[in-house]
Amino acid sequence: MNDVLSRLRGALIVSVQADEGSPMRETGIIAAMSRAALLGGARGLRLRSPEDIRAVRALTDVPVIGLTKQAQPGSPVYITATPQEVRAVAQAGADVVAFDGTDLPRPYAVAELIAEAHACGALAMADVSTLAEARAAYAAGADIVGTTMSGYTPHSPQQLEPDFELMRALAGAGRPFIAEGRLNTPELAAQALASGAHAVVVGSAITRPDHVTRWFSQALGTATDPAS
Ligand SMILES: CC(=O)N[C@H](C=O)[C@@H](O)[C@H](O)[C@H](O)COP(=O)(O)O
Repeated sequence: MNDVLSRLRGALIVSVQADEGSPMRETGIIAAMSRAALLGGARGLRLRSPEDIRAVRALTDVPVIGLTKQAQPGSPVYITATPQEVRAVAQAGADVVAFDGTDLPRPYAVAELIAEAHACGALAMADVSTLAEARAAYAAGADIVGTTMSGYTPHSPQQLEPDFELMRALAGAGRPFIAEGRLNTPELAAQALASGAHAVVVGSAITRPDHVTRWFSQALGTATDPAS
């Protein structure tokens, strides 16, 4: 197994991203949250945008999974959808380039994105939503797949919980995978590892305070409309 993937075996990877419009969407804040995640025991980071990757790369040697999020004309795919974006992410210092590996209509084939990542000396991680997509990504040369997109394609289960069924199916089929998506408690993260995940990515529960606050305010019945 590749050295980067060996280092990630059993690891907590923290996804440090902020969405458009979030007050946290600033590279200095992303860098500070990344340092806090490392202090807490993260052994990998998942980062969005070449700028954020470059800033955090200068702070740490832990494996970095990088991606872009960019709307594509005529396609619902938005995670690192073009070879140009793959190259920009790899050149910024990501060890692994994550990209949309689903069956959704897309501007470039999965195999083209994988080839570009490899040409740049990076590993290729396909973010999938089904076992069939994972099989196709591996056949196209992906180094690892993530369960990232389950719940975000129309053909995958729409649920608030993590997709443990997909994790069990991947493990049963002998397909290594990184568990990602709605692993919002330490218990769920541990359950993902016990389900056979190579590593576990946690994002919102650690690095999106606006989301976490909303979970609480909704539970208390005090949530307000963010527009008001
Ligand atoms: C579907 C999609 O675009 N997921 C993105 C992928 O990078 C991120 O917005 C998520 O935060 C990440 O996958 C981690 O998941 P969670 O935040 O649920 O722990």
